[in-house]
Amino acid sequence: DQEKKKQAAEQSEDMTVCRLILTEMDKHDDGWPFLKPVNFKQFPAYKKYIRQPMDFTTMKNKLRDNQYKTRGDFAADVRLIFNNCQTFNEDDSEVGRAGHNMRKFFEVRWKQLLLT
Ligand SMILES: Cc1ncccc1N[C@@H](C)c1cnc2ccsc2c1
Repeated sequence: DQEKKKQAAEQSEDMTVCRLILTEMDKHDDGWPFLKPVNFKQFPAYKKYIRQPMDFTTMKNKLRDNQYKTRGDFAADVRLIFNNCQTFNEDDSEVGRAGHNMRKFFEVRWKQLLLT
């Protein structure tokens, strides 16, 4: 019915915003540590300490497979990436700093896009 159609339209508009911000983070100079899943052979301790790994490619696939029902679900995975980064990396390290920069970029952009 009319209400269902309206909700469906809003939902797909939300996902457009999510796709846009993910593309921007993918291209960001400081996004390099988060592009692909962390390689457990390269970082053996990672699997032990980080219960729920997440990265931009995994998120792109989840978006493609319609696995995010709300923009809140999408934001939760982005924040998971940067929380994992803070758990595993020193603030005063290249990856640690990139994580802080990317989290800031996301939160500012997220507010801008949701206010328009
Ligand atoms: C986000 C993150 N957290 C913890 C460990 C790794 C990573 N990222 C990988 C890509 C990474 C991060 N830094 C380096 C430095 C040489 S290879 C490589 C790979």
